[in-house]
Amino acid sequence: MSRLLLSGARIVCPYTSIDSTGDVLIEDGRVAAVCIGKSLDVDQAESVDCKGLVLSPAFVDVHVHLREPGEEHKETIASGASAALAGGFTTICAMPNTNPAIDNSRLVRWVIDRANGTGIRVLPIGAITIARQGKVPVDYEAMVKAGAVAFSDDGSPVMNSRMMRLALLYSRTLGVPISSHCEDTELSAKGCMHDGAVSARLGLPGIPASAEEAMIYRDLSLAAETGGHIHIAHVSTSGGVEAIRHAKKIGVRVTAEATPHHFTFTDEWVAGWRDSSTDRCLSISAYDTNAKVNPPLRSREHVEAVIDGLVDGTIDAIATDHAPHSVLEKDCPFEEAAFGISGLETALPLSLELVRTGRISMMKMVSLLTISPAKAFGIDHWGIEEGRDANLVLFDPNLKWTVTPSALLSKGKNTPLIGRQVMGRVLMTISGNKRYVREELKAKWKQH
Ligand SMILES: NC(=O)N[C@@H](CC(=O)O)C(=O)O
Ligand SMILES: [Zn+2]
Ligand SMILES: [Zn+2]
Repeated sequence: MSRLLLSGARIVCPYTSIDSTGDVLIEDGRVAAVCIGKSLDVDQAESVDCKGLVLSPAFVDVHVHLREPGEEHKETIASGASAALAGGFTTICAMPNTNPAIDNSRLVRWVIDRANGTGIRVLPIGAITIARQGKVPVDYEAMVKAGAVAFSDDGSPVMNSRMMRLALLYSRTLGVPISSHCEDTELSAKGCMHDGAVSARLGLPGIPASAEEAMIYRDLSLAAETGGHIHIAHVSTSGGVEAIRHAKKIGVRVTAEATPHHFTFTDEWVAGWRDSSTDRCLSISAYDTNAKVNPPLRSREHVEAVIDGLVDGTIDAIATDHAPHSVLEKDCPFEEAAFGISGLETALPLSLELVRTGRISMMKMVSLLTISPAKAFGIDHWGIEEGRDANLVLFDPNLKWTVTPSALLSKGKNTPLIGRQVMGRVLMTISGNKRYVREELKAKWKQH
């Protein structure tokens, strides 16, 4: 029998409402005992001294781009799963904007099969329309039966409102959310960053906040009318947050997510290296294509509104929108670069910043990464409870590390954090019998 004793960790579990120091014993991939306030005495166990570390349920990410099938040079299901484990996630929802797009039940099953053996749960999101072209609806029912947990044409909006309305009618019948990439492409046009003072200064074409806000209003209206469940992906605007807040108040079935990059970085990051405490530019030698993302990084006022949305529950979840690209798509002029930030492995340090600045509690942060996204998508998920499968993450909230290409397991090294120091690191993720252990933790490991 394999026995692992995690002793003296701060256990933060929103499922059991526990936030106390204690010991957790794991036997053969299951939680055998949770002991709060006093220590467990067990023999023949490996043990880890977890003083100063936080132990929580492993994270859930409802918005991840794994590039398989079709763009395996950017990420595969296996490499994305490794990055997920390194970031503390054991459940991730895979977006369907692959090549081919996941637009039928056979492909849904293919993704599930491919993820077998990665040790984590990869839950496929199906496309809303065939080939994500916005014209022909998919067979929603067959895809849900095959295992699709939601539908989205993410990467592109569903510009045809009638098509979105139909998808929401199916959402109501089938009980799955429609995750919407809200962008009016007539408004975003050829824009490549947030439309505002910084885009004017840099001379880059802008994407106005209204491109997102107008689509959020439309989707909320369609959800209100149909009774379908709309999930607003990557909310980045103050108007969007306000609209969702109001819609929740009047009973619309809406959930929403925000990404770590949208609640952390402003559009100033496009200009190059910033001093994060002062927002001052350290180098303006070139625009940073790693800060190019859709929706774009917005101005301070929008960033603050997104944080307010997380604080008051308007935004249900933190989701990474992990969008790995290779250097081929990023080492080029800003206007030609692909949109996307690699996010699975830096979500924790950026989320912890909200705790450090006093905006949210540690419990709230863990909820935003676990119980809340799981609830929003109807995913079966659980906490640190005796008898349940071990599904845990152990992290050091104070460990500083530098984000370098080799520090990331994802094939996507495209993050504006490259070369920068962040605080907070996952030391171990456990998913049943699968264990990811970072080198730094091995010094605290004892064999009895
Ligand atoms: N977020 C991005 O900038 N890019 C995503 C698509 C998307 O989420 O819209 C991608 O697939 O690369
Ligand atoms: Zn999107
Ligand atoms: Zn996305």
